Amino acid sequence: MEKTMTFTDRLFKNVQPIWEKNHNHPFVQELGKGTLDKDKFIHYMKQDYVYLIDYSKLFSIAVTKAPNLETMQKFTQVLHDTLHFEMELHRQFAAEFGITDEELEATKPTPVNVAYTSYMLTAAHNGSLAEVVACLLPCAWDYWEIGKLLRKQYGDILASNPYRKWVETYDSETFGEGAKALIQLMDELAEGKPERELAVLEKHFQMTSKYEYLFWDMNYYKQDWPI
Ligand SMILES: Cc1ncc(C[n+]2csc(CCO)c2C)c(N)n1
Repeated sequence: MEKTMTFTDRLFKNVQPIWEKNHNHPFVQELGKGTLDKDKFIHYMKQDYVYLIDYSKLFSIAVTKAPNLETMQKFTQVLHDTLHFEMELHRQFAAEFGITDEELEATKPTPVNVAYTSYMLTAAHNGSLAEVVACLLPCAWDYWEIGKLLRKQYGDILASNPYRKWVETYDSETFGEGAKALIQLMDELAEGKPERELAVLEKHFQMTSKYEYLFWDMNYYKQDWPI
């Protein structure tokens, strides 16, 4: 018998046109090849650092909305991984470029960055736990997809890539496990929900996937406030 489609199968299928655009973005491709302009990467590291501070708050909101201890444990695990593992990568890269932790933390978020985190935080504060997960899932899932894709496309030249650690981090077991746990949780939370509510979850998933595109674009063109 054919396996029935899960909610995340549906999300994955429908988001393909957006994720393909993300994967083909010159920022992502040049990062994988190792040819990305250093200034663009620095812009990204700084913006992503402050993005992650706000993004981590989504996990904290999720803890308060969790229905049981096991779910609280899952969220505190990804919260810990983000603050101490993912952000450590940024701190290490920044140090290589002579940027201090304080400088990283003092970064002013660009319009796209503010819009992206505000969208998620508003939905998370006002919505259900399922809505929180729908917002944060593309970040975790698409980065994992990108890590795997870049390893596949450019794995043979990875040793000479100055951004090698980036690819290795997102392609890692830790991130794969984190993304899989969130995918499974999304399916559990969507179980039995009427189409009206599923459509709201899918809207969040698509919107944050589109913000991922805008985030790559903002960094590639080093967009910022006019003054
Ligand atoms: C703009 C932007 N989007 C996604 C990620 C990736 N990411 C954020 S938190 C996390 C761990 C969640 O399990 C991952 C993989 C990022 N760094 N920056």
